[in-house]
Amino acid sequence: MPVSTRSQLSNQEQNDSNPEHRTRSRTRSDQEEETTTQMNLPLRNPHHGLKEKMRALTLLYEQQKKASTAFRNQSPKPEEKRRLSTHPSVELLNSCKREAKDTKDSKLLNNVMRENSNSTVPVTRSTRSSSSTTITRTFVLPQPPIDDAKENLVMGPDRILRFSACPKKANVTTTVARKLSMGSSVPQTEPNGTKMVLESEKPETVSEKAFADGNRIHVFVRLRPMSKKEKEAGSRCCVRIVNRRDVYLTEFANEHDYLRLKRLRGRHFTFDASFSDSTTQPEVYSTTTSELVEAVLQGRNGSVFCYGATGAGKTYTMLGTVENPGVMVLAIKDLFTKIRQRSCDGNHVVHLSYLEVYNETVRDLLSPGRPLVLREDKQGIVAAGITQYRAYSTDEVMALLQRGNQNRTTEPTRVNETSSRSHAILQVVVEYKVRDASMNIVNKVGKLSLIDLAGSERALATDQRTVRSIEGANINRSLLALSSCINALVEGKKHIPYRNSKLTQLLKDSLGGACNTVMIANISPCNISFGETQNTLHWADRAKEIRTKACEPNEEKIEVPESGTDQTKLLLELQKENRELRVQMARQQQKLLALQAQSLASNTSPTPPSVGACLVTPPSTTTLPNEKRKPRSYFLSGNCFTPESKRKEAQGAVRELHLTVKTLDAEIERMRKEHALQLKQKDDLIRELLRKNGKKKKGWENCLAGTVSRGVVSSVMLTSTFHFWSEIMIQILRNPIHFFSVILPDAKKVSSGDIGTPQKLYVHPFHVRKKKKHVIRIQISVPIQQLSQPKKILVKQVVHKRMQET
Ligand SMILES: Nc1ncnc2c1ncn2[C@@H]1O[C@H](COP(=O)(O)OP(=O)(O)OP(=O)(O)O)[C@@H](O)[C@H]1O
Repeated sequence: MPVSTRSQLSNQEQNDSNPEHRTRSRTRSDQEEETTTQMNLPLRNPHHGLKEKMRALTLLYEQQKKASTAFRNQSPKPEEKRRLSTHPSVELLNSCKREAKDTKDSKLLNNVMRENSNSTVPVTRSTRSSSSTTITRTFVLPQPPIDDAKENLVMGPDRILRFSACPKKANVTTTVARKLSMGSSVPQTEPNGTKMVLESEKPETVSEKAFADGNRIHVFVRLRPMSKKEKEAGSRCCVRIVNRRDVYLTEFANEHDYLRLKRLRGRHFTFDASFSDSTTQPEVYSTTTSELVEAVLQGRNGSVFCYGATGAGKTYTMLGTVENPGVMVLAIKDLFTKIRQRSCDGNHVVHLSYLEVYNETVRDLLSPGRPLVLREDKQGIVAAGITQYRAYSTDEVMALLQRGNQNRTTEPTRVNETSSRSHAILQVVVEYKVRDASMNIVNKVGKLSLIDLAGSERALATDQRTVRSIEGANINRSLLALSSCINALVEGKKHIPYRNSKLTQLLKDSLGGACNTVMIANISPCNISFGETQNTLHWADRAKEIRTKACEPNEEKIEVPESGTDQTKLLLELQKENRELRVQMARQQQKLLALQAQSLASNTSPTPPSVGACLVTPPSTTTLPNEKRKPRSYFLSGNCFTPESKRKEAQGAVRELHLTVKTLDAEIERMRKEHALQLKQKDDLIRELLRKNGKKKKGWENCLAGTVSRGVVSSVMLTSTFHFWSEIMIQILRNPIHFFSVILPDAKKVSSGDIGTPQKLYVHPFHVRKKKKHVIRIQISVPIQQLSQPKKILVKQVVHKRMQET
């Protein structure tokens, strides 16, 4: 990450700088710690505390009164009633909290809550993520929840107890209920069906109003599990996720730094949602992207991009593996499912393009070729000449995705064996027509961009070798440009430096345009990657503050000629026919492609590696990084998404093709034999004829000896560029008993191969004329005795002998 920042150190750090406090907090248990915290308070009048309590209780009482009045006025639904009766204190305390005007009151309330409520009372202390201020806080909070403590075991008990100063996990229903401002009315529910909304975590941009107000980038964090290698190296976990939205980052002191050995520094961030290392891909998808897909189907634009250090899990999140497909795959599947549910008439048109930015050049991943140029048009920045594939089903998209990924640049680095060396952007455009209230036809276009960024990296973290370091420098440059844009957007600057890199140009719409944007920041739990993780979290935290433009649906009214319904009907019919024809054509093309691919595969690799093997076997570590670019072999490669039936069908077709080829070969062989037989018969016939005219030919046999090929009548084409040649021929013609007839000129049927190289035969500098029309065709009748002689006719010899004769 380009910039490292520690500007927002927590109060904990400040406290830590106090040696007294530090010593206390290191050596005592949690219970003692709380006491210690209390002891830290300045000595006060004992009645003062009572007064404070009294105030808070009065406040509580008032709130309760208000709440009960509200209850009486509105008859709550039975469901709500149950909820409220289960947790009356939750609502009350939360509403108290909301109402508490000043921090003092809030503090008081919290004290009261601590004293009055039992441990099951859900208390959420996390600040709402909508707050544009960065949240930095001291970790002086109650005990960690049980499952969080489990997470902590990885980190080692000694240090983690310090870090247990995190907010209490609210309760089971604290699942983050995130709602993007996409107008979806479907409520988020837990798998068990419980509504996952807590008052304190109510989504802030659900309402339609949000569209008008503009939107902000929604930021999520995903922690990847510790890798085997890291575990073996004795790495420690420095990240902890609490309440599914708070991220606590601990900096462990250097083992050799004896003075600060016991020192712990930490930071706290809050995001729209944070995913722990055990979060599944569908969970990540449904929280981050599913609503974007819904919005795209309403004609809005949506972008999802993964950001993070190299090896932090971006590609895993976006692409995933065959067993655990990532956001891209799940989004496409979801998109087609939703389209199928909505329209059975094929009204929705889905176009797909896939490109990468590698070393500041834009390349088409679906049909690689020359680098593409970026242009700005009314749709925004587009890569001119990029292939837009029309897709009809998930399978087709999967096939295209596989193809694209095979073309994507990946290389093993020291950090990640399958490191993406390029930023990849998959763009799905959904277009469809609907009739509005006044029966006008409206064309709606929604665009979903799914972006897997290359990882930011330190030069040393990857490789020092030239190609890798150039790649790394380019990756870092584009990410630096991205962070400059984020900064400029957050600071509300007029000029946003999008043009600094190809990546930011392509992300222009996602960052500052009318687009629902989601950023997934991927982080590693390993303490060695602390710096990178901190930077990623810093930028993610900053990105939260970017406000995008109001995301209105992209609509365009289609003018239908008003002259009678006939024309309209005709137009619609033609459009429908056109659509159907296109569908048919594309299907045929798809079949053809599949067949070609299959036949190619069967020709090149008779035993393709099984998908399972691909996934299990890690890419060779012995591969030198300087090797040529090679396609990513394990993410979505192979035929993993082609259904078995289709594969069998294609294999059957290939078998049929093989059979046809064999039959044709046999036919050719048969014809060749027939032809040879016919030739032989002709030879016999001519031999017979010649035998009859044997007397006439006597005397000529010798002169042609050793010069004529098989076949009694042989056509010889000569390319002659000499006068000399034609003259000689004329002389031959004059001879009354000639066996040669010369036809002059025949420029079309030139075949110099029949008689050797004429130039060699007739080279004479004085007679060279470069005119092609001097082509002579000679018919030669050959005596039977000479048939077994070599094919080539040495015409010069013939001429010479013939001349001698004359
Ligand atoms: N959530 C996860 N669960 C299981 N494994 C993961 C997870 N995230 C990442 N990994 C594993 O971590 C390794 C690195 O992940 P990945 O290649 O996605 O990193 P990256 O951020 O894309 O790196 P780069 O920027 O270098 O391409 C992979 O082996 C991947 O399988």
